[in-house]
Amino acid sequence: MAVIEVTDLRCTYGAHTAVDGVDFSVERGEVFALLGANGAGKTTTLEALEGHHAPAGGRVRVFGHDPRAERRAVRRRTGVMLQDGGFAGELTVRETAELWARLGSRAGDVAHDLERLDLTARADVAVEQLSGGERRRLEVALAIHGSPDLLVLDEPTTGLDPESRRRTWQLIGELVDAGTTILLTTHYLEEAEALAHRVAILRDGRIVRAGSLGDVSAALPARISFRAPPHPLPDDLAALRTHGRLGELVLETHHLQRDLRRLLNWADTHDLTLERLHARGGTLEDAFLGVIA
Ligand SMILES: Nc1ncnc2c1ncn2[C@@H]1O[C@H](COP(=O)(O)OP(=O)(O)OP(=O)(O)O)[C@@H](O)[C@H]1O
Repeated sequence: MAVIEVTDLRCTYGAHTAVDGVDFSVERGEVFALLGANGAGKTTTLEALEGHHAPAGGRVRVFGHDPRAERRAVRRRTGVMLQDGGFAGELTVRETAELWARLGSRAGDVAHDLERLDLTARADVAVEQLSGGERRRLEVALAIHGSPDLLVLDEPTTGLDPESRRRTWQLIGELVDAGTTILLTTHYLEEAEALAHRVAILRDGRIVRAGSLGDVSAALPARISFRAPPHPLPDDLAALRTHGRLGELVLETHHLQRDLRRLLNWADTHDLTLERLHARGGTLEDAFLGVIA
């Protein structure tokens, strides 16, 4: 049985349809990333899974339960981190974590949670004095309390510096190794690439592309980029040109090996060194920009 099953989910705010017929499932031990531009419907989908939002239609099951009708059964096994955690600013980090732990039903070690998010040194600081990144880490620390079977993370690393982001990724990796299932949203495509087994890209409340990282970028062209050389390219290569940065040429091709060989042969004939030469297959970012634009 899948940990999460979402079938034809529809969510509305008054006359506005925020989620418009979404289907996906997440298996045990999987990391599944919901991607999409601002307002695509990611947070609303998570809220429906949490039981915070009553769907206008469709079916949501978490561990086989309806998250609204059987909220306790779902919450017991689910660690949640929602945007703007709604902390009381005057409580300290430790007090907040202890309060949260008492409100939940999972036993766990608050000090260990803070340690894992590198917040031990900030334990006695009032939450209102935390930086944006520290606050975000506190939200993650609360979500992982008591080792939930499912973690729902809404933009877990937004506002984190690169080092903290890497550490959070490492922590997520450790949790997955320990068998945790993770549903996350992110605006960082490299985060989805680093963590997710599967992704779904939402646009205007609908899934426009979904699958493994390989699946979503499989049909996309590869790119070859290099600093603009002093000689014009031959016609067959010039025909592959697409937009690049100033002073850079970018070629798009579905025949990477063939066209790269052509380019290198041409450079050899002109005794040219192609500076900043890069060749790569289609990426998640290409897929994302392709469906979002
Ligand atoms: N409480 C609300 N009342 C009215 N409309 C809302 C409410 N919350 C969200 N919406 C609208 O629903 C749509 C989906 O919003 P949602 O927050 O789910 O998007 P998102 O993909 O999470 O965006 P972001 O990346 O900006 O967090 C948007 O058009 C948003 O304006």
